[in-house]
Amino acid sequence: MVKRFHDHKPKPKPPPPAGLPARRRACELIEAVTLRRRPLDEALDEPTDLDQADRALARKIAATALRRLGTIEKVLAERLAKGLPDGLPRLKTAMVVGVCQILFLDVPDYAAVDLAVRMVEADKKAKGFAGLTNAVLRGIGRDKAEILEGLDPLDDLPPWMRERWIAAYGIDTTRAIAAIQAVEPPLDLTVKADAAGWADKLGGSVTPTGSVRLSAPGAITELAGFAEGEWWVQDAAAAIPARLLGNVAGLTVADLCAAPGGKTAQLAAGGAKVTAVDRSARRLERLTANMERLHLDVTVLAADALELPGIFDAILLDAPCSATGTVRGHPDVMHLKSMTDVEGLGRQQARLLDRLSSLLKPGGRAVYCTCSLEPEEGERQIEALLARDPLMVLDPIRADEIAGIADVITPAGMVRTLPSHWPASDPAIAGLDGFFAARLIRRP
Ligand SMILES: C[S@@+](CC[C@H](N)C(=O)[O-])C[C@H]1O[C@@H](n2cnc3c(N)ncnc32)[C@H](O)[C@@H]1O
Repeated sequence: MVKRFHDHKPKPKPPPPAGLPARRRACELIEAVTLRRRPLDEALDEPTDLDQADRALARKIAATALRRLGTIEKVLAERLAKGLPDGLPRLKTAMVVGVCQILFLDVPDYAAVDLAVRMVEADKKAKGFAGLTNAVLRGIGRDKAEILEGLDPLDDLPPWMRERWIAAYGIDTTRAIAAIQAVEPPLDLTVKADAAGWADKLGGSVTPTGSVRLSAPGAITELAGFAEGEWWVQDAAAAIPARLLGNVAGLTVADLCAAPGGKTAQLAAGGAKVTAVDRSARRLERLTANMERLHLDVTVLAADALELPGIFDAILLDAPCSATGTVRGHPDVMHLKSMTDVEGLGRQQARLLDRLSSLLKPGGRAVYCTCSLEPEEGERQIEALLARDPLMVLDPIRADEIAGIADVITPAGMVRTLPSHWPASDPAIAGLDGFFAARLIRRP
């Protein structure tokens, strides 16, 4: 029989099994953070062919896996007596994604196992381990209840972080912090006015410090009030420092490390004449767009704060830091930062703090803050500044300035919020970021 031309046409490739593209993307996101040391948000911004639902699922799996990676690796290590061979990154990530879904997400075990095995089979070098992947993941599914019962959230923390936090806050508090970080945080908004009204409209609640808190809010840009510029996203803890400058109406205020502008917006909404300074022009583009949406008028300056001229009534210094207080919303921080970062950033913080006395008018106030849980980026920085700069004195913060929440005030009068400070029976609305803030006055 003569074969007709179309008989030779290659058959169209069958579509991948449902759910596989999202798992593959989750693996890529995890590898971007753990192998290429890229921030998760940056990797999430890359274009993909995935539809909205698959993108959301990939993000959820990757964020949960990064949040629980220490625990997942421990569970795997207990079942892989010989460990995994080197040089097969996808084998490990596929197993991590499988365990993450079996233990922490609402995915049927058979689907989690099947999709992980398919990802291993698709990797030329790893495919010989498909049987092992199947056996290990099925075993974890079988023993799930027992495994979940024996988990300790401390295992999620990288060893350097765990040791430092235990030294600073004790083991019980560190375990409580880790437990809060194990859960996706709620979304907090800072509103221009009428927090109770916006909480009502958006189906949320008002935190003791006046932020509006939403759980599972969906697409932020679709929420009422976003387009009108009535509010902006800002963790409840991050909203505390700008308020510590008190009534800023009519004052000239320099926001020295301003982008993307959460605190700039608070100061401008409070009537200050704000100069928003940041050395990153790219991040300032976001600040400018944010201020436009919020209809707030500020002077934007791309400059190194270390070289800024001028004298201001007040200063906000939200210094670059290790961001270890933001692990709840940014679990990649646990895998990207190290003790070396804390030390290097500490030197930058000290240099920026040294600028305060020359930029402030006599009697002027400054607030220094960081979203770090490391005392070296908080309390120790202020103690060292007070010891070396005779022009700067501490202006202790009182509990009544932050809704009477006395447990966030240190004996010296500085603010130290811990993610575990706002427990709630529903973990989806509990906690806040770890922040440090101190208020200083330049001697008259
Ligand atoms: C913690 S973020 C600021 C967050 C911002 N205050 C907010 O509330 O949205 C720190 C910022 O400091 C900026 N930065 C770091 N060193 C700086 C310097 N020497 N001068 C000016 N900006 C600096 C970084 O580019 C980064 O945008």
